[in-house]
Amino acid sequence: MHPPRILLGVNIDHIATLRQARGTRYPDPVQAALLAEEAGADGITVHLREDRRHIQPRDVRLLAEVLNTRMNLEMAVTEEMLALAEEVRPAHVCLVPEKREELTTEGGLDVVGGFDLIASACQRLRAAGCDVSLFIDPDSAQIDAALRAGAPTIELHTGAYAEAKPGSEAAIAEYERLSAAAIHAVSAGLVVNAGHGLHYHNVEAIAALPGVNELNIGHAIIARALFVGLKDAIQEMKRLIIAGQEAGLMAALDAHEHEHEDEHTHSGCCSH
Ligand SMILES: CC(=O)[C@@H](O)[C@H](O)COP(=O)(O)O
Ligand SMILES: NCC(=O)COP(=O)(O)O
Repeated sequence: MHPPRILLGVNIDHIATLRQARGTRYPDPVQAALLAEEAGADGITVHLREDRRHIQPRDVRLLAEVLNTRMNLEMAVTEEMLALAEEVRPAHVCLVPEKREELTTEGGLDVVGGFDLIASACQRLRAAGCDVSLFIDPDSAQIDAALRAGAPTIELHTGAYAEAKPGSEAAIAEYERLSAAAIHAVSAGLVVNAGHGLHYHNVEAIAALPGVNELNIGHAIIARALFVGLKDAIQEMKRLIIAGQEAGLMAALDAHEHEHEDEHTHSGCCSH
């Protein structure tokens, strides 16, 4: 049976970045979200940062009213953010680490170190009806802690892979970490999403990882949309994701067949 196709969550933070740069009312991320849905986005991701550098609480509240798909609200584990999520009740909340001075999210959430706080946040968010995901590095201790904390979903931070020079030892090692983490998490019963720094040249490999449910992509899509429009930028990304998923499935099938051939050879089942 063919597994469900990988979903695409479009992150619209960077539409809001442009708006905030001038303090204007345009471009409106809410308008972008509706266009993204029309283009085939399976969900809309927004990161409400504590410093409000792009998305504003008004955007989150309006999106909750108008989205036809579902909102994935990325936020830090703070009382202020938890109270907002409890008020708005987005379909998904992804807990992320946050530093004021960072250019973008650096590293995953330390679920092991902040276990009590994170477990209690998961409990509150689930009581509010949100699916909770934890944005973590591809690390088995963090995955096991996410499971114990009561998060049904994780999002693997692909930033280190995206930043490594393509084909380099670092990129290969990081890809292997992501692959092992995806296998570990899926076999533990977690839903596995991935994202950060994904673009048109690296997304196929990430979509080929075993068992991925959804990819969240923002910066590359919004940047490409400047030249080709949001609809084409999203549809191009979706085509690459499908191609990557198909390639991953073919590779898994090949590996499975080889395993069987080896078993038959070693058991001597086919020798006469
Ligand atoms: C958590 C994550 O990976 C994204 O939300 C990313 O942080 C995009 O937003 P920024 O550009 O604010 O980092
Ligand atoms: N969680 C990752 C995300 O939402 C998008 O990150 P990016 O594509 O803007 O780097």
